[in-house]
Amino acid sequence: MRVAVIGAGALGSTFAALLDRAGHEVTLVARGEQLKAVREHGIRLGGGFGDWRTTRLVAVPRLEAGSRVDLVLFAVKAQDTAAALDEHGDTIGGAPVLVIQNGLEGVDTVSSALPDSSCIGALSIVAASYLEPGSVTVTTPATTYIGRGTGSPDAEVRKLEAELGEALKLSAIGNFVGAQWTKLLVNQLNALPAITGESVQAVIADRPLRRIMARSMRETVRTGIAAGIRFGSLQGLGNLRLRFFALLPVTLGQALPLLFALRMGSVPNPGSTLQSLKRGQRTEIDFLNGAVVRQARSLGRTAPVNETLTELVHKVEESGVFLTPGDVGHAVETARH
Ligand SMILES: NC(=O)C1=CN([C@@H]2O[C@H](COP(=O)(O)OP(=O)(O)OC[C@H]3O[C@@H](n4cnc5c(N)ncnc54)[C@H](OP(=O)(O)O)[C@@H]3O)[C@@H](O)[C@H]2O)C=CC1
Ligand SMILES: CC(C)(CO)C(=O)C(=O)O
Repeated sequence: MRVAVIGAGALGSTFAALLDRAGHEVTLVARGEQLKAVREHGIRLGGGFGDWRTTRLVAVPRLEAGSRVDLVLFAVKAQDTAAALDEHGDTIGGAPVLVIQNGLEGVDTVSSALPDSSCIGALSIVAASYLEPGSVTVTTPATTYIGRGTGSPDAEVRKLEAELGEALKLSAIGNFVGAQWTKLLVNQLNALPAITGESVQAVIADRPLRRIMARSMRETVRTGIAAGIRFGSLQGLGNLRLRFFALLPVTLGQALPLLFALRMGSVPNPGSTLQSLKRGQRTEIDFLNGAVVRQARSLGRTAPVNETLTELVHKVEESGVFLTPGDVGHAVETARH
């Protein structure tokens, strides 16, 4: 297949390298130091999906208009979606787009901007780190779930799974909209590493931080329930289990972050939000914990833990200084929302 990848960061570069390894014709849209490094040496993929240096992949600053590709992988962070669509939307030329993005809005935003393209969503459990140009490391090799809407996977989703499922470890799912909420819950893993500068595993090993994470997860599920969401199933975690989790006291609810840490394995995962900070960039937090806050408000409710975590990530974005677990605990306990 001829595949273009827009967004040459952690996941975009990982998928681009995996497609190159599987013999596909890949064009990577990159910029800055990443464009330079990939043009000189290709992408060096390391970690859980094995080692590979791309051989045929081509890096460009922009697709040529009319460069007819079979598929576009769109893998920018949510806060960069509008700008990336402005810059590259006209080069996509109606090709199908796989939108690889966390948060609740990615597929809808891209579909609205590209009415001639058929858009499918992707929720990835892969953890990938991109901390230096030209190189990406997979700290957790896992499945990426694809789908759209609230029904069963349609023929096009199934076809994509058949064509690229092996190379990218894709799995077609039903109730994608509900699964975006389940992923929003999983992404409660991101804020505390971004605030403290520690890996996801280190945060979960710290009991007070783990309890805060369990609270923000429970708040996310309770907000989803209030919004009438039927949570979609990811890695065996679906509607019934999450509704049960929402009823648990934090002492028992802590089992959920512990389960995530166990599945993530022992290679430290900074999470995608901390990686943005380490590269001196703004984060996606308004589309993760911030989305929970907005959803709660629209229902006349509050989500105070998510609100505090969102504020703390913004504080670190502005100051460049990570907080201690004690500071975080104090901020959560004294917040007035
Ligand atoms: N990393 C991970 O392990 C996981 C990430 N995700 C999700 O996947 C999505 C992508 O995340 P991730 O790969 O980590 O993000 P990264 O920040 O690593 O990569 C995004 C890339 O998009 C590029 N980009 C941004 N704007 C533009 C633009 N206008 N034109 C061209 N390129 C642009 C960035 O370039 P530049 O660096 O120059 O700004 C960067 O290379 C996010 O929604 C994230 O939450 C989901 C699961 C796991
Ligand atoms: C799956 C997980 C938590 C991997 O780190 C992720 O989605 C992210 O970092 O954004």
